[in-house]
Amino acid sequence: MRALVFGAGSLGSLLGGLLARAHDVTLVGRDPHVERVRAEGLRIAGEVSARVAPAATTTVPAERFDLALVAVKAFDTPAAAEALGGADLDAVLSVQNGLGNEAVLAEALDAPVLAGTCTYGARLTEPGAVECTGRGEVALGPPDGGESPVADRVGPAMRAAGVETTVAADMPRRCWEKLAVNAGINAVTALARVENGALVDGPAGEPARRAAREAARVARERGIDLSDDAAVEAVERVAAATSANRSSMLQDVDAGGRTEVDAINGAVVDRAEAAVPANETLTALVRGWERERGLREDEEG
Ligand SMILES: NC(=O)C1=CN([C@@H]2O[C@H](COP(=O)(O)OP(=O)(O)OC[C@H]3O[C@@H](n4cnc5c(N)ncnc54)[C@H](OP(=O)(O)O)[C@@H]3O)[C@@H](O)[C@H]2O)C=CC1
Ligand SMILES: CC(C)(CO)C(=O)C(=O)O
Repeated sequence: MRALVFGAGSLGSLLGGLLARAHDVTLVGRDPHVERVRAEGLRIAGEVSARVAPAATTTVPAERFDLALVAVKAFDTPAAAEALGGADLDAVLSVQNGLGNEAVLAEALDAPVLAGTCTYGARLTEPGAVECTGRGEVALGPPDGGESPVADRVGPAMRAAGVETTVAADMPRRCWEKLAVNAGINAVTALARVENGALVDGPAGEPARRAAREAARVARERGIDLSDDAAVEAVERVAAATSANRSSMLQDVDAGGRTEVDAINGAVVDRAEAAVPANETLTALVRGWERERGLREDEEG
């Protein structure tokens, strides 16, 4: 397989690096990471160790690829879609968090777009080096559910490179369950400045559970079978399993950077048929912080 990874940051470098063990991979990212990968290759450490030598570039080559794996933050998806228009792609897979990424990609690109959820953990430690902070899995399939020959081709190719991969016919439910987890954990931990484990039995746990229940209700309004109990259980399970983690949104806030709140809590608000007060409040607070920091122009904050 010829794979292009758009967004060679933490997750893109990990998945791209793992894929490079079996496939012809090109990473698209930023310097100095790209320069270092070109000069010295990519080191993977942590729960998986490998040394690989994928191609690396800062712009999308006008070439044919069997797969473009998209791993930019959700607010960069429109730019990714535009840049990927310069390549000839057989398939596109988003492994991003949040809702709406596949629709943005599908609108701009001719190739079939697959939805993905990813429970691997990754952290770029220095240019040319990525740490696997948690071995997980990628689940992928058509965004509206069901089966597709494209998913049946991409899944085994990823498994051949040792990436734990499930080809799933129920991606809408999986994406909404992941959304409920992120809606519950990310903004609450970012605003309270606590590690994920503080949600298990601390006072910040209740707003997290409320946000997850609201996400489950909105999922059901859209015909997706996700109960309140399943969403809350998923938040508690993930918060306990990642108790020492600083969520990605807390890390964004720590780094003074824009968050994915629009694609997470904001996506619940946008799709709700009735009030979702926990998600409305979390969205407004995080957007308020982003606006104060000059991180959003403010379309809708
Ligand atoms: N990290 C993780 O463990 C996990 C992450 N995810 C999800 O995966 C997605 C990516 O997360 P993560 O890897 O942590 O994010 P990162 O910010 O580490 O990686 C994204 C990378 O893409 C680069 N990028 C953005 N736009 C362009 C462009 N036009 N050209 C070249 N490079 C570009 C960014 O550079 P710059 O910052 O300079 O713009 C950055 O290096 C998110 O949706 C996240 O929620 C899901 C599961 C686990
Ligand atoms: C699962 C969780 C909450 C782990 O921290 C995550 O996906 C994130 O931080 O974005």
